[in-house]
Amino acid sequence: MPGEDPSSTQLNFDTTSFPELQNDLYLRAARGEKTERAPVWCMRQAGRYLPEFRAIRVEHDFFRVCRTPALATEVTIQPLRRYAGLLDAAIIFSDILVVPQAMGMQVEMVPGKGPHFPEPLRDPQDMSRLVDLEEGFSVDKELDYVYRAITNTRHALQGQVPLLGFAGAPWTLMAYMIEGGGSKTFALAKTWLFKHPEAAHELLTRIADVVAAYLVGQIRAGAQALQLFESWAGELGPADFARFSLPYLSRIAAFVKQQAPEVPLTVFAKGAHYALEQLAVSPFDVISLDWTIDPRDARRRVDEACAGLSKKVVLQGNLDPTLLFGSPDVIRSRTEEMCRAFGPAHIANLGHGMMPTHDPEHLRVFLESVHSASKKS
Ligand SMILES: Cc1c2[nH]c(c1CCC(=O)O)Cc1[nH]c(c(CCC(=O)O)c1C)Cc1[nH]c(c(CCC(=O)O)c1C)Cc1[nH]c(c(C)c1CCC(=O)O)C2
Repeated sequence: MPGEDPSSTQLNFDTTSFPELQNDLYLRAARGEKTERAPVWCMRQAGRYLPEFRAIRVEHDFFRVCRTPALATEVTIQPLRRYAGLLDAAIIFSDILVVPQAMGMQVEMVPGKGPHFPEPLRDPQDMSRLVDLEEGFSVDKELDYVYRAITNTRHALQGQVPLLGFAGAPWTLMAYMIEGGGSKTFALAKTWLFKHPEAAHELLTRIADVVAAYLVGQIRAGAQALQLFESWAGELGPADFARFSLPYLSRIAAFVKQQAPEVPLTVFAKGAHYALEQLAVSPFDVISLDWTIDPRDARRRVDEACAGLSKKVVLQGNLDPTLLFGSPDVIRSRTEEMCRAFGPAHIANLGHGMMPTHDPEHLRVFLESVHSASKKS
């Protein structure tokens, strides 16, 4: 019903039929089709920069919101309501750290500090604390609450825009599980890579298998496209990215593609511009870029890497999120410049997530600029 508050509808976990999609711009672009304008959405578009999100967080713990389908749905839809007609995708409200939780680790979200693991993995023997896929651990059972949030959100969206699912990539999750939180040097996680490489590969494989099953479960629940976040890719150099990240990204993407070839897959390997060519020929459809790479260079490099293949890689990104601290005029001109530099086969986004101190009205300027920039070109 137009104008109706979508979150006020009753919970609905029926995965057999969903409302018809009205805006498929994102899906067409992600599949490499020519579109009338670049679709736009933002990483962390649901988050603390929105007063309506903070109002929910005053009442509910972060992971409580993730685990309660009505709340996850409400928070996912908040930015769509505020920026009516301007966003071309919704991303399910959750976190990459629900996977370590499902594998048996405790994770808390400490206000003002971020994620905290009270008992991180300190040495390879600690892997015995993780639950094992082979010993009856069921990804689908542990993460059913995310699936329910996805299904319910698909209904509540009423087909306005597609719903994206996501997961963290193995190296990024491993880094959190060992460091116990964010880190400046990643010394503990990298110690595993270089002192205990076999254990590191075992852990990465275990995480990859859970993530692959989890992503397929998200598709079954109603996710229409998926993004894998390798947020700490840039902490690895090219050789170690090729050893410890890329094989696991590819393993996950190949598994998901085998199960659901029609669902677009995006990889965001933050800081890994050195690996663009390898990512271009991997099974991903879309490469999400941070702001440290020039869009024209990226386009040329992925096209060269794919020459002779039947593949056309779509690029997503990549405005520096701190540009939203600039004036509306600056946001406008830099966004238009970015859209021109990418050309077609582009999904507009920021180069990383929204920040709690961003002004919501400045995000509106960004979204409107993408709409008008594409009309001009
Ligand atoms: C590394 C990472 C995490 N989580 C995520 C990543 C990968 C993307 C990236 O590189 O930023 C992914 C994520 N986290 C969240 C989403 C929701 C969907 C969306 O993009 O709108 C997504 C896609 C919500 C969230 N996840 C988190 C928040 C804020 C916490 C709160 O509400 O208290 C939100 C809205 C918490 C979180 N979760 C994580 C961190 C580092 C933090 C703390 C950040 C901070 O304090 O600003 C781990």
